[in-house]
Amino acid sequence: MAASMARTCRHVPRRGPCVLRLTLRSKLHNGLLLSLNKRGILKESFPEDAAQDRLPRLLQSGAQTVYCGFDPTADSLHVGNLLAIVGLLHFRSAGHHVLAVLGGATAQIGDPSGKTSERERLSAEVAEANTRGIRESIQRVFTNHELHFHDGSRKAGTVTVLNNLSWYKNRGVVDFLSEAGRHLRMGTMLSRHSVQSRLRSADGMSLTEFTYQVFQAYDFHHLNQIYGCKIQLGGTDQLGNLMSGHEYIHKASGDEVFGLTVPLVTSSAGDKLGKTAGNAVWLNRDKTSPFEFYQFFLRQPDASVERFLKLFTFLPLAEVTKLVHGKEGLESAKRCTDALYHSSVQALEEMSDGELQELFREAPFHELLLEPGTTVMDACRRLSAVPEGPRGYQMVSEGAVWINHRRTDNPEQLLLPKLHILSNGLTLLRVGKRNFYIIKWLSLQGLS
Ligand SMILES: N[C@@H](Cc1ccc(O)cc1)C(=O)O
Repeated sequence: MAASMARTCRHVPRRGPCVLRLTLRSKLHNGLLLSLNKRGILKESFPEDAAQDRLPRLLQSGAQTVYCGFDPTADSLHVGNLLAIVGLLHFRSAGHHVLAVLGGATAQIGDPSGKTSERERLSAEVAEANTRGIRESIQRVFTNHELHFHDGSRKAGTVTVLNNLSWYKNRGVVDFLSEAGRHLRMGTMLSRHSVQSRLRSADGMSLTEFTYQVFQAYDFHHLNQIYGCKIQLGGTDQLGNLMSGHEYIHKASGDEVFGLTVPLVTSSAGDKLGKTAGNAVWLNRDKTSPFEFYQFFLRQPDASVERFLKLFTFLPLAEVTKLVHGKEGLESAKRCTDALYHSSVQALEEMSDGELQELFREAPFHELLLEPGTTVMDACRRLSAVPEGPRGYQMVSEGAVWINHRRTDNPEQLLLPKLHILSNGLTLLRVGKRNFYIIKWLSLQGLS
């Protein structure tokens, strides 16, 4: 009977965990990575485990040099590229040096990452003209950031805009291949997602495109040698190229370098940002006027506002939250942070049903009738949180169950007010690492 009283009100799966999520709990609290992660600007790191300690340690050890490349395949960048630039700006504000590399050479090779077919060949002249357009907008964004957004409390790092044509144009092909080719293995290159997906397609892949990753890997090596650059930033489709750079440098000099990706920004409808109906939103004024650019952001649905403020502005997160959700919303966010990351029982106790549901979106919400003599085991069974029979009992005794952040390994333990049932009538039960259940207890009196 009791089990039938359990009512699952909501079960909303959360998006996949961000690879960098654990950084939040890592002992090495690196301000920059933590804040980029909280803003949603970082997606993955390579090597995967480096974000936990080696990368934060490197960033804390002194000013680093970080780079991101942009291929001039068009004469302007668009809003989709903006997040990588914003990422660079955050590094810069934190005192790190930034290299923006224009791919005057690589644009002529054509990056197959994320593309379903080979691009038309880009002549050297067009690549050069495009490079001019892109250089201008990148420089403008960096200058505007310095003038209007950098708070000045910390010395910003330097910004250098380079063109990779400068290190390829006088390089002989024999010389280049005999050096660079040796540091990359065919098996690894062939295994890249960008290569595999194209090899399976009807058109296959040209040798030119296949060699793209050699160039990007060499760029990283070159910047590592000349500028001591150890970090490369790129969109999610760049992960394979970042890994090739890591492999190259590891083989060539033994230095450890890192790759970080920024997410692909999508509208709330899931379209690539700024590409709706084929109308890209460009960063160059002659292609998209400031008015159109402004209107594009103004028209974004409410559901995207908070995400975009975090991604594209430098407002402190508390201000963004206050702007969107008011003072009460900010307080709620702080309570939720305490409850989740600081395991604060008091914060849990101060939460409303709604807040608890917001915080544990994955967790089913159950309303259960509180019967006298209910034990920990009864609660687990009524939620179907543990397997039936002796296995479930064993799981509880072995310590797999946590109630209100406290491990509860006695299955026969009676549920006690205050300890197990908070004064707001709620219980947060966790089984294993991440299976959360929220219980709202209904008392018999409450029902009558
Ligand atoms: N391949 C990158 C651009 C790039 C070019 C050269 C580099 O060294 C790095 C990145 C892209 O298409 O987005």
